Amino acid sequence: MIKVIDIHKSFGDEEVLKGISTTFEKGKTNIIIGQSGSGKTVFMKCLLGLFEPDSGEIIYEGTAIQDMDKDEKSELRKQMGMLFQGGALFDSMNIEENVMFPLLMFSKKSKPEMLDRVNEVLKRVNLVNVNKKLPAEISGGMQKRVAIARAIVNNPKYLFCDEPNSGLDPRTATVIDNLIQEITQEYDITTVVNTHDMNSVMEIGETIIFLKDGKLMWSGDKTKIFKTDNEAVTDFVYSSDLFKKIRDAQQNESK
Ligand SMILES: Nc1ncnc2c1ncn2[C@@H]1O[C@H](COP(=O)(O)OP(=O)(O)OP(=O)(O)O)[C@@H](O)[C@H]1O
Repeated sequence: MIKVIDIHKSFGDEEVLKGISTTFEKGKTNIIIGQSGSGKTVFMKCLLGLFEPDSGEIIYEGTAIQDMDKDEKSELRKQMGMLFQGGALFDSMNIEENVMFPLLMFSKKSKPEMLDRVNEVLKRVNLVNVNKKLPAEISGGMQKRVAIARAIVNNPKYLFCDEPNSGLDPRTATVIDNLIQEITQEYDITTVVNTHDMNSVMEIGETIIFLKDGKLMWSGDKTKIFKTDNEAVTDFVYSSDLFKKIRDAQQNESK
């Protein structure tokens, strides 16, 4: 579990995070939504310890990051899996080397043990016989699965995904969403996903927070998001033409 208490973060005169408090639960896919520029990425970077908030606390299993010493912080870093926009695989490394990279960095396993683990996670994300291929030789959806395999290879307690579906077609995006959710439940990970994709929200939105202009304006789940009368949330949800058409059709039916 990650608890966040009243986080503020400014860059120069611009206050980007204006007092965010929330809890991200274990075994759940916790989603952060909001328009472009609402502060989602900055917030995630604060969670990852890449940005230091100006004030407030981020508490991992009872210990605030700012109270951790260097060793505790590096231990925490090892427990974090990250899935960045675009997958961010190393182009010149083959799939096996990409997935093995965190093990080489952070584990004390022998080479055969590492290889076993790499094959285990590749199998988990339904990728076989791709070990020796380069990222450019497989599809975008497969690259995303490799990135997921790499993010979980070290058995993380926390998984952070920034726009995991960017650049994917809707069907492949759904496969990736479901994979993230299944892995979260199976390994009992605390997962945090940044997205502005409403399809993802519909698919995996167990707990959702909505950010606007650096403030947390609403929290709930995928069933509540379509029933809320919070104007900022409905503006966001129905900015998608498809969802607007569904709502209009439902309203016409009930007349
Ligand atoms: N390193 C930085 N230095 C200065 N300003 C920054 C920095 N990083 C982000 N910002 C500013 O913080 C604000 C929020 O940006 P952020 O990237 O968190 O938005 P976002 O909600 O993730 O948007 P998107 O969905 O487009 O990725 C923006 O105004 C941005 O210019």
